[in-house]
Amino acid sequence: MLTVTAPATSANLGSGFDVFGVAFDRPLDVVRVERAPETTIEVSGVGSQYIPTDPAKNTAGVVAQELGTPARIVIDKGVRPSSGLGSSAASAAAAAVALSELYDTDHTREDLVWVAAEGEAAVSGSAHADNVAPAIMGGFTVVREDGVESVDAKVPLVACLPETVVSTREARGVLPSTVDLSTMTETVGNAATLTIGMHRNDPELIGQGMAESTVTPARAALIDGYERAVEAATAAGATGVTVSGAGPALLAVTHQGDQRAVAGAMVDAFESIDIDARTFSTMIGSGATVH
Ligand SMILES: Nc1ncnc2c1ncn2[C@@H]1O[C@H](COP(=O)(O)OP(=O)(O)OP(=O)(O)O)[C@@H](O)[C@H]1O
Ligand SMILES: N[C@@H](CCO)C(=O)O
Repeated sequence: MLTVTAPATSANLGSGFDVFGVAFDRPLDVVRVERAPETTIEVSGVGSQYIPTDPAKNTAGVVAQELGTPARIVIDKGVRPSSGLGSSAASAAAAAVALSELYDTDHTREDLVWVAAEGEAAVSGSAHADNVAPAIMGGFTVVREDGVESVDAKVPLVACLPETVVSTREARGVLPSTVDLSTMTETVGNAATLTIGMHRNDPELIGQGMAESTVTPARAALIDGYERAVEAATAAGATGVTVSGAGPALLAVTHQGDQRAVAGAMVDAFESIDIDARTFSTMIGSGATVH
């Protein structure tokens, strides 16, 4: 079978709601495909009991339908679902690259971003591409309605995943529908600062540019221990901390050498209120890889 891996990703980075994303080095989903008369899905791995095998409800199955490439699809989940680490996107991204390769379609990686986004739409109710873009293209990505830009940034990150579940659908439901002009100005300034930081591989600018005051507080309220974990990570040297995607994971940016201290501080903060948490220390990584 043809094997493709796609990484966990973190969307939004605070100021880039539905626009910014970064690829991690790990964890990864492993997707194997072979041609078949009709699409079937098998799922194992982390949280697989919560993942539908009906192709119409699984992001990888929706991708097969969109591409017109029926296949036996075998998914080994490394990215926990409903985590804020792009679990549904990792499967969609790996499936898109695998099926395009299997059927030798002439899609570019950018084309496949929009195909994989249809998989996301099927499970979250909106076709945002900010997780599938880095999962396919790697690096730091910027998604607009008519294109995707990517920068091969190298910056240390720590993701902290508390043992709670927040679905993207639920986390989109708590968002305000409008922002005022001064908030918009502040957000644009922060997003631009973050983008310059990615070009310079500068954790200070990226951390400052992650600040955001509309989406982040609304989602933070769904995550017990959020403020405590942010304070602890900042005291341990994080240059910025925000909600990863729709949560409940948190994303911290650090200087080289500070990841271990920041990871430990966040785990301790959650454990102090009896919530288990695990961390992933990673650099911004590559996109989907054919093996
Ligand atoms: N292949 C798949 N992998 C993971 N989840 C899937 C898959 N196909 C369908 N789903 C469904 O998608 C939902 C998880 O997606 P959701 O967007 O809530 O989480 P996430 O992808 O981890 O988070 P985020 O997008 O915030 O980073 C679950 O209801 C799950 O059953
Ligand atoms: N941009 C999306 C990412 C989660 O899938 C959101 O924040 O809802």
